[in-house]
Amino acid sequence: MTTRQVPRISLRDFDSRKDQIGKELIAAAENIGFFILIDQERPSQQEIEEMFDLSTKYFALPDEIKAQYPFIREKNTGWEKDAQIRPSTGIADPKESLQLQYFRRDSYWPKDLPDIPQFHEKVEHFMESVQDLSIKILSFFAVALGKEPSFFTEAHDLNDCLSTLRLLRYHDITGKLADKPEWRAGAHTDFDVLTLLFQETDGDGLEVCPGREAHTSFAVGDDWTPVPAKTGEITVNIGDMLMAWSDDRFKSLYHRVKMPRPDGNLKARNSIAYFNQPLPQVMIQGPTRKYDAMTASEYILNAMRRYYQPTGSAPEAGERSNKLVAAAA
Ligand SMILES: O=C(O)CCC(=O)C(=O)O
Ligand SMILES: [Fe+2]
Repeated sequence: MTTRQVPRISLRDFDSRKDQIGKELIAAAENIGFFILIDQERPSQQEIEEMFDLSTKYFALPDEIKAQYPFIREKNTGWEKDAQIRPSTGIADPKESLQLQYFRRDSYWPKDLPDIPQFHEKVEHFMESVQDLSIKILSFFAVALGKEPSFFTEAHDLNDCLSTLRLLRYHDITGKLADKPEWRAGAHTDFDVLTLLFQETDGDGLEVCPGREAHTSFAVGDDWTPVPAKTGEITVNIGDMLMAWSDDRFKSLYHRVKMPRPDGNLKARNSIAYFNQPLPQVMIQGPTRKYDAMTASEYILNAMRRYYQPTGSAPEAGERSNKLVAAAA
């Protein structure tokens, strides 16, 4: 059993400390694949707290309202409840989540939500903040891979890219300990380029473990390191696509969320993830061509088919459907 530290990287005085910050980010990506960012300007502590507040209000709505925009597997968008079956566990994570892409904000974001009139405005603003920070980090990785600093910026144009904001809520398990599954989120790697995860103080449970060739095969290690939850800090991890894009130089790690112990915090756990995903047509291939080139859309579709049950037929024009799809029921 080895002890691994998840590095904490301060972004204070970003412009004057750029070189140092870049070195720390690249070392963390190469050696660990996970790191915690602190002292970022945006998204600010207040923006993050507001997003958690908005997320709590959203999940408190009746399921019938949330089900007006059901999860569509082929598009990785919409609301699901108890529908994400992890290959590592074979059962659905006990949670609900809403996935939103910026370019679908007029076609497939929940509208006119009771008690949350500013849903669209706040989510848009938050996505813009997280996108800016993501691009800052990715520009260091681009240079390390021998590309222009703007390489990933162009590949992740917010208006057209597949980046996804995911609001997550793991069920309250008070009084339900007897039949609870072992994990709130089963072990998995993220199939995106880079994930920025927001956790809330008292919402511990996230753990990471090394994976091998995570973007090509499923592997589970046995040495898990907790990543403590603190509102305002940002847990960042390399996704499978960036591992492939860097010919395995940057590591995509397995991670999972543990069920609390009986004497732990049994209340619902909220988290928010921003998955950076390129424009659909962008080709993923590393400098040494270790793996066959694949478009981002092919890469994501393959991953969606591994991680989710089919959700039935394609949605109607405008991507709107009132039907509750089987997997989201
Ligand atoms: O909720 C968390 O802390 C982790 C979520 C996660 O790993 C995911 O949705 O990919
Ligand atoms: Fe994840």
